[in-house]
Amino acid sequence: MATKKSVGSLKEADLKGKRVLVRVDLNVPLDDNFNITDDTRIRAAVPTIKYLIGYGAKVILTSHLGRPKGVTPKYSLKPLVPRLSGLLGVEVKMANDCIGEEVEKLVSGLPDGGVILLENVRFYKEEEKNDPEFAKKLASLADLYVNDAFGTAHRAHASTEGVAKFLKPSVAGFLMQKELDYLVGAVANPKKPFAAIVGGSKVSSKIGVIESLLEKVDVLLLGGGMIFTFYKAQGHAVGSSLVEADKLDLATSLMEKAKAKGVSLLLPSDVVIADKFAADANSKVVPASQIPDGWMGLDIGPDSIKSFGEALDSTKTIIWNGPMGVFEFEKFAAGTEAIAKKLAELSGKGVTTIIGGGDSVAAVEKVGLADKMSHISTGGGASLELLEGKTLPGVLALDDA
Ligand SMILES: Nc1ncnc2c1ncn2[C@@H]1O[C@H](COP(=O)(O)OP(=O)(O)OP(=O)(O)O)[C@@H](O)[C@H]1O
Ligand SMILES: O=C(O)[C@H](O)COP(=O)(O)O
Repeated sequence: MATKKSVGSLKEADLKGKRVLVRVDLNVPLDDNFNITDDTRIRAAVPTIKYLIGYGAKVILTSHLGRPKGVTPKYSLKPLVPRLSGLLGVEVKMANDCIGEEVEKLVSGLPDGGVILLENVRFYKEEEKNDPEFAKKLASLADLYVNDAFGTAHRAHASTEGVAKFLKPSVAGFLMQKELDYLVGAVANPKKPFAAIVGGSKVSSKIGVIESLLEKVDVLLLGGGMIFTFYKAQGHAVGSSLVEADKLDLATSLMEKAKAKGVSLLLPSDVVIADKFAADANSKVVPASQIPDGWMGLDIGPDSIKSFGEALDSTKTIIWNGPMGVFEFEKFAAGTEAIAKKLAELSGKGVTTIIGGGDSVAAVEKVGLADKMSHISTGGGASLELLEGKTLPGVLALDDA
C-alpha cells in the first residue's frame, strides 16, 4: 500500500534535556460536564510520552480538540489534564495558549522529564490553513519534533505537517509507527489467505477502500448499508433500504472486478429488516433478495453470520472497516457483534486481525473485545485514507528512516 517510505523513529533521536514538540491526537469525546467518555486516544499516546520522560526530554504536547472556530472554551484541552497526569504518573502543566511569550516562559521553566500540554492548537485558524508563520512559532518552542497523532495524519495542518519543515529531526512516535506497521505493512505483505470485511453506511464513501483492497485480498465480505446498492444492481427488491441510485453501475463493476481478480466477494444471504429506522422498530429476518415494500434492511442475518464466519475460518489476515448493521440499535447489532466475536476468536488462533478505525472500533469496544484484536486503529479518516492507498501528509513530512 502506498506510503512514502519508512519514517525516522524516535529511538534514533538524542533526547536528554531536549525540548520535544509532540503532536498527539487527544481529540477525545467529552460529555456535557467535560468528562472524558472514551480515553483510548489518551492511553494510546502514553508510551511515546513516557519514553521521552524516561530519557529526560522536556515534553511539549500539542493537540486539537473538536473543530472550534477561534477560541472556544468548550473545546479547551484543560479537562484532559487530570487523566493525562494520572496515566503518565507525572503532573502535566497546562498552558493557556499554544504559542507566544507566556508559553515560551513555561517551556523554559520545564525540568528534564517535565510535561506541558499546550492549549487547543485549532484556536488559531492558521493551524488548519497550515500557515508557515504559525508553524514556525510553534516550532520555535522546541528542538525536535515527534508526530504521534496518527488520527490527524491525513490533515496537512501546521502542527501535523508545517512544523516538520522547521524542526530536525522530525520523527514518528510509537503509536504512529504501530499504525503504519499494521495498516500499511500488514496489508501490503499479508499472511495469506487475506480477507477484508467492509461495511458502513454508503458504498460511495468506501469505493476507494474496496478498489484498493480488491488488489490484495482473497476474500471480500460486504455488509452494512452499502449492500442494498449491490442487491439493487442485481435486480433484487430492496424495499426502503438505503440505496445510492447513482452507484448501481459502480456496484456492478466492483462485482465484475472481483470476479476478474479471482477475489471471492460475499454479500449477505439474509438480512434483518425493520418497518422503520428506529431502535424499537418491528423486525424480522428474510432472504436478502426478498425485502418487502416498506421494510428496510438494518443488519445481516443469522445465515450470513454463519457463512461469513466460515469464510473467515481459513484466513490468516483480516482487516475490518465499517459495521455490518445499525449497531447503535440493540436489535440490529447482532451482525456487527458476531463479526467482532469471530475476529477475537481467530486472533486467539494466531490470525492477524486489524480493525480499521471509526465505527467498527466503537463496535468492538462496545462488546469489550478491543484487547483481543491484533490492532485497533486510533484513526477514522486517517485509517480510511491509508487503506485507500493514499499517502498521509503528516507522515510524508517526517524524516526518512
Ligand atoms: N443497513 C444499514 N442502513 C443504514 N445505516 C447503516 C446500515 N448498516 C450500518 N449503518 C450505519 O453506518 C454507520 C457507519 O458508517 P460509516 O461509513 O461512517 O462507517 P465507518 O467506516 O465505521 O466510519 P468511519 O468513516 O468513521 O471510519 C453506522 O452509524 C451504522 O448505523
Ligand atoms: O477524530 C479524528 O478523526 C481526528 O482527530 C481528526 O479530526 P478532524 O476530522 O476534525 O480533522
